[in-house]
Amino acid sequence: MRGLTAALRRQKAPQLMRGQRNPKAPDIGKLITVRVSPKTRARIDTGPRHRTFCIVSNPRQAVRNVPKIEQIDAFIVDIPTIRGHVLSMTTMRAQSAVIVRLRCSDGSDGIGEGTTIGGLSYCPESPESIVSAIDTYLAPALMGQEANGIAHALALMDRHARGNRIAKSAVEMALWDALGKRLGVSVAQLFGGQIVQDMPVAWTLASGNSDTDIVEAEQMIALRRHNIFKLKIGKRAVREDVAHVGRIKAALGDSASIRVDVNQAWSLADARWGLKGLQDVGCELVEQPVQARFVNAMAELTRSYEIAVMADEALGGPEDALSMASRKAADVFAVKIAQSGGLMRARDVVSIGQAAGIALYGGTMLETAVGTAAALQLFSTVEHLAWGTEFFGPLLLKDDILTTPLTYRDFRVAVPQGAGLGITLDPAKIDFYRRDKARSLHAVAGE
Ligand SMILES: O=C(O)C[C@H]1C=CC(=O)O1
Ligand SMILES: [Mn+2]
Repeated sequence: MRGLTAALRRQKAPQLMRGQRNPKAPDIGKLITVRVSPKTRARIDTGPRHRTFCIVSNPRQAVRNVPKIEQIDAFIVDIPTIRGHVLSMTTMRAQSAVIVRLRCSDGSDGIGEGTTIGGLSYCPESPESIVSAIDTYLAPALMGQEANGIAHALALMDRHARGNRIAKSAVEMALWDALGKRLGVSVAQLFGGQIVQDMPVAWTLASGNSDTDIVEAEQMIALRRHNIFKLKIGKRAVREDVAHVGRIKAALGDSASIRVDVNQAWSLADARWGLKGLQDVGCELVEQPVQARFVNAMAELTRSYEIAVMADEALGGPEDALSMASRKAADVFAVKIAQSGGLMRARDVVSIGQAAGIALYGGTMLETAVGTAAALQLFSTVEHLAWGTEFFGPLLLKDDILTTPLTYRDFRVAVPQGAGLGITLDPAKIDFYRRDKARSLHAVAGE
């Protein structure tokens, strides 16, 4: 039918007319004969060369009202972090986020973000590969496509590029933002409507030093900003890591929930010792203790210890979620939009978790406020996040790129209100941090 519709649209003037017409919509009721191009006939059927149609709406009007994707720009912003963020595989001193700006033929626009951690050390996509995948493959595939057709856009992106989930997620996010703005509704509304106004937000202690982490945690509790802490471990020996977690838990007592993220650093043997030690010192949850592909090891750890086991890197979208759920390889899913391949697929991961009785947690790739706002929109439509969220990405950065920053208060983060993602980029900040504007990170950090 697409070929026929296109042929109809190309038709300049009707060749046959009959009957009365509405003077306000003179095309309606017209009979038109169109020549079906040989190319279209070859593609869709072998029917006659000419077809006659009765116009039921004004085709030129309808064509004008369907917004098309006209432009997609992707660029990197390098924003320094407030302190070194020590993970098992890298130490971050800046976050390199990919921002997408999408423009449609009706003048509407959308913003998206695709962000990873530590260059290529966290996962198979880097900031540079995300920009390259969008510029070279995804954007050209989407040019001229209907901007309302997000499922179709995702299918097209899948057809043109395997994997590259974060790149696809960034573009999909911008399409949701644009659609919400066009309709005057929030992205949460497009996903069924907001159930909660705000949600609990954890903070990651990852200075690399126990005393510094304790001071930082005490400040966060005093400010009423966070009382859930995720400790990054896996770089040191298991025994040292357990002692580090034990010191922090002993210092904070019951005023805080303590969890750890090993970021895949342990072998199964390490993990057995680690989980035993962690639960003995009062740690409540361990995230991705072993490599993502070791699903059997995750299943063994899940069934063998009281401490909750959370899957993070193991969850690259709905297929992984189904496999993890059916193999009982996690107590909790850390659901991330970018890692899932977009909002729709993250929602699928949520549904699979819910269906399997797996608890949920809103995860982050340490995005700027753009990706964080998208997560807030999506997760506000989920009734129960048993382990809360870690949507603190903007707070780890020295600067915010929105005109109005997100609100963190009383240990919670609020869902931004307004159409689309509910946010506005600050153009001066974007200009300042854009890598392709030739301002080097060192110059920024040295100021
Ligand atoms: O969870 C991860 O692996 C990545 C990220 C999320 C919070 C944080 O500190 O690091
Ligand atoms: Mn993690």
